[in-house]
Amino acid sequence: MTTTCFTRPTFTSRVVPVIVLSEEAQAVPLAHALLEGGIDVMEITLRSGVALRAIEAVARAVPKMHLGAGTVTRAAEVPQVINAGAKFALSPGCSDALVEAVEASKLPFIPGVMTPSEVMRARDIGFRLMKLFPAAQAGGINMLKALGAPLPDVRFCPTGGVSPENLRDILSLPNVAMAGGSWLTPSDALRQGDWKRIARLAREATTLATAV
Ligand SMILES: O=C(O)C(=O)C[C@H](O)[C@H](O)COP(=O)(O)O
Repeated sequence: MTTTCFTRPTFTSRVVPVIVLSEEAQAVPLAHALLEGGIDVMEITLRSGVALRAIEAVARAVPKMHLGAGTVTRAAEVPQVINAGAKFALSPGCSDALVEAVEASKLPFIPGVMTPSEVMRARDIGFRLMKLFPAAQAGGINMLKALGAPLPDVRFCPTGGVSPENLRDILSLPNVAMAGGSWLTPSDALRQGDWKRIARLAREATTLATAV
């Protein structure tokens, strides 16, 4: 078992907003809006140039937020997100170099998987919580059920195609720990600074998730 095995996240939300920010200034008000809606976790993806500065800003100003760095695909990004203040990292996939980097730094890590062989490889390394990505394209709920039969000791954070329409059904599956998605942080709401809308989306998702 490696130190990177992330089995029991410390956050309470079972919904993980996957966030692409275009401006660093969006980060802190967004964190407050999500908390207002009952969501205490953020996946700030490295898909924009402001991501590291946004992680730094939230780490400094909103210590209550469980801050994850998303779209971590290269080993060199691991020390960068740690220095910025991320408490864990997620990836759409899993490479030897990334595993080495997270093990060396002891950063809790949720690797991305899409096939049974990838799940088995990640489990051999010691991971028990994995991101099923892209979840809808992998087969969605049917894929999660199918993986659960032969690999019942692995839990997933499906991401890609999760929405308020399928959230309850997904979170009801015994092998789903939480689910990620971008619907909570629409780019127009971020651009307009419409934090009320984001808090409302977060509240709706929290209500759905806690009713499971
Ligand atoms: O960048 C990553 O690491 C990802 O997780 C990719 C996307 O952000 C998700 O695929 C979101 O998918 P949607 O919720 O369907 O928009």
